Amino acid sequence: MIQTKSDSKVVAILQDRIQLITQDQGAIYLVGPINLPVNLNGETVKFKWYSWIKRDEIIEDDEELINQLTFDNLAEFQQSSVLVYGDFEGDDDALIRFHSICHTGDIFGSKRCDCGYQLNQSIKKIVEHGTGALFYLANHEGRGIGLFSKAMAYILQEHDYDTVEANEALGFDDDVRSYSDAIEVLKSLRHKSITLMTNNPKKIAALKYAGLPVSRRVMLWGDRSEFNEEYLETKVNRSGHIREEELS
Ligand SMILES: Nc1nc2c(ncn2[C@@H]2O[C@H](COP(=O)(O)OP(=O)(O)OP(=O)(O)O)[C@@H](O)[C@H]2O)c(=O)[nH]1
Repeated sequence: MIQTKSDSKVVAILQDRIQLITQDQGAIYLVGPINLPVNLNGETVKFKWYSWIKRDEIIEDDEELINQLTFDNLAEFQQSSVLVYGDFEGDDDALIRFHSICHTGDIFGSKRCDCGYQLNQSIKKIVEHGTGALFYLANHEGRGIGLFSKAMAYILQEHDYDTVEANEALGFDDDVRSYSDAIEVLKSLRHKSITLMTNNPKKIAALKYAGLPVSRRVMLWGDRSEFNEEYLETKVNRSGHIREEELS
């Protein structure tokens, strides 16, 4: 039994911004929208931001959910979020990016991959398009193997393993990411068609399989250099990514 401690004012403020998305087992708790002004290459752009957690149990009472937070140790785990731009519910077409977290590329600007470039470009393209969302998928590090394992995979890559071989040598599949929670969140925010920004056909397949109306895809290649050339080639040759020139 959880001890009640939130005062009614706190619950009243938060409850309109907490959405319960029930699933077969448990639920996703989506909090937002929250105003988020973002510095996009020197310009301030206003987004709406949401974050979510998933629990095995369904907690319908917002006060109980809030009271549980201090017991959850959430900082020890990863939480995903979504940055939304424009009239996301109403506009006919929305540009969507499902971006897998890359600590080295997104935060440090590592050139061993193209992730940092893709993150920045996708936010820019969403704003240019007028409506869209960037899903930042925080439990996807290293295509789902976690940061520590990715560090080991990087060491193996310094010894002639490619990205796929390195994952497999550590006992993982090449790609162990799941998009299902993000798909549920997207469904709760928008019903109309979407354009997906990706070079990965598996992402498109996952979204279509889940019943999302993906009308189009646009490519997101760039930042090729001597440091990531092999990584990008492996994506095409071993992981099934579509090469830049093959995309319309
Ligand atoms: N295991 C592993 N993961 C990596 C490596 N380099 C980058 N990543 C991770 O790869 C993920 C991005 O996946 P990618 O295969 O680059 O691209 P994608 O998301 O499948 O496809 P796009 O939508 O076209 O970007 C991020 O989670 C990165 O942390 C690596 O050498 N090994």
